[in-house]
Amino acid sequence: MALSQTVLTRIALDITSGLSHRDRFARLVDTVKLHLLCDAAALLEFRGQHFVPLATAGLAEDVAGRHFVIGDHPRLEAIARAGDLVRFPADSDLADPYDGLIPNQGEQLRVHACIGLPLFDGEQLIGAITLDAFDPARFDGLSDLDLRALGALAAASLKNALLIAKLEQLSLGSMASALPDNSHSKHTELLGQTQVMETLRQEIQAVAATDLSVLILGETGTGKELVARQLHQLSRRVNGPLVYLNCAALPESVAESELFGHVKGAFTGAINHRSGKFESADKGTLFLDEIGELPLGLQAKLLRVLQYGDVQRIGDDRSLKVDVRIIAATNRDLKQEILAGRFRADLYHRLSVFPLHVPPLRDRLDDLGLLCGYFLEQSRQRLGLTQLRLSPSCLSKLRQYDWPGNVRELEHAIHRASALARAALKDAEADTVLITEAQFELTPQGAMASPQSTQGTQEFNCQLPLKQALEDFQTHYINQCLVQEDHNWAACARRLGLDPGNLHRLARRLGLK
Ligand SMILES: Nc1ncnc2c1ncn2[C@@H]1O[C@H](COP(=O)(O)OP(=O)(O)OP(=O)(O)O)[C@@H](O)[C@H]1O
Repeated sequence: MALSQTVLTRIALDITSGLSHRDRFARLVDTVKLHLLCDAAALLEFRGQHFVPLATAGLAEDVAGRHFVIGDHPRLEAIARAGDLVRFPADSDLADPYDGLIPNQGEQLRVHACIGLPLFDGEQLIGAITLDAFDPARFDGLSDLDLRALGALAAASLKNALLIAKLEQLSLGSMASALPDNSHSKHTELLGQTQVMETLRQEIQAVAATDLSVLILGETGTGKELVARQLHQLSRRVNGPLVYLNCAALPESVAESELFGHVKGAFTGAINHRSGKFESADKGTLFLDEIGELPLGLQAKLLRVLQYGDVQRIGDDRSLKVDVRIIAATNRDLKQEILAGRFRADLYHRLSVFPLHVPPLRDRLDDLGLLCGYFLEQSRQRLGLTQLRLSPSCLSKLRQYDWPGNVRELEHAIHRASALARAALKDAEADTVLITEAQFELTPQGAMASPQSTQGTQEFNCQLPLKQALEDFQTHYINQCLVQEDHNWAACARRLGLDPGNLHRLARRLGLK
């Protein structure tokens, strides 16, 4: 089987016409899979030490979200280092990153045909195409020349897409082109290919380059903090600090000093001068998380800083000029809070010059597979496994759930199910794990019994170490309390008899924040 001129022309047309880069890439891999008779094909971008799928054909849905660290995937590492196409021997010992991820694969992907085409921009590796087929002889008739031609076409298209992305960022006046490589790091990347996430990304791009205050709205766990980080990274303040302050975690007595600082002797216990978050954020961004919980008295002081751009440390008559961009976030309905007299209308108007709405996960369920893949790959690394995947029915079960805790809840559900699936294996050495539906315990809202009604009577399936079981209970209990208190952390802390700061620390440790 040689690649006819018609096929190469078809591929060339696919990647030079079409609507978006994503469409073109999807068409490229579809065409390659069809004409080269592959069972799976993928186009990957090389970022730092990761290969990130841009388009796949014939692979499980969650592959789209998996960020493959090359050090963990010997075939990908071989492709990254080769400098030219790699034909893996059909009986190669090197584990295939897609093992278990090609639907209808049957048993392990041992003997099969596999080719990797590294894609270059000059000397620099920018991506790869991978081709897999169950029939070990499937690619024997493909000449190296044809494959290199395919690689060259794909590389030109990928190079073009990366360049356009860079130019778009530059034309928005942002500093994104100067971003360090970790701009794609897992902590800041906002994953999602649904239209609502595309729109959000465009809004982030549009506002990041301005110096406007931004109010990020969305339910708990939707990714508001990630949005704030992206705004900072895409702004001209990227080389300045990004300072985080959780307004709900601040006891009222120390909040003012945290924000504005104090001078020595300003109050009992003020034994030294101390700068506040505003000063620390000078020339950068101050992210005020859970702004809805900020006490009214401090709201007035915050407004003053926003109006005049200067801060006064407690106990100091002098004002200091600061150059700080404010990004605030809340999961509360601030208009309701204004009506209830808990939030100042003037501060709201000042902050909400550019509101960004982060959609709940239930409104973007088409991203579920991709997000699962992303968290599965993290769990796989953490547990030191060669392969970790979901049974075919899992995704449809996860789609039926409404995810009140949004992406954070999904992240925890995947990590927990992964640990359970690993623990359930008889063979302690096994490094291939399949997660089944039973390993997800998704509790519909309101369906969780109160502890009083179950005390001493509930039966447990004691598979987890006590520490993990205790943490799971704490997570569920706090989550329930949050739902009942309408996501008001301060009220939740009161109900649980905890100091708000302690509740926030516990929530962070449990990964609830
Ligand atoms: N689109 C996304 N892509 C990748 N990870 C995400 C995405 N959205 C959220 N996450 C992950 O989910 C978790 C919760 O996100 P984040 O803390 O940004 O939510 P939040 O809306 O600020 O929550 P809260 O209101 O409770 O503070 C984090 O681990 C974050 O990395």
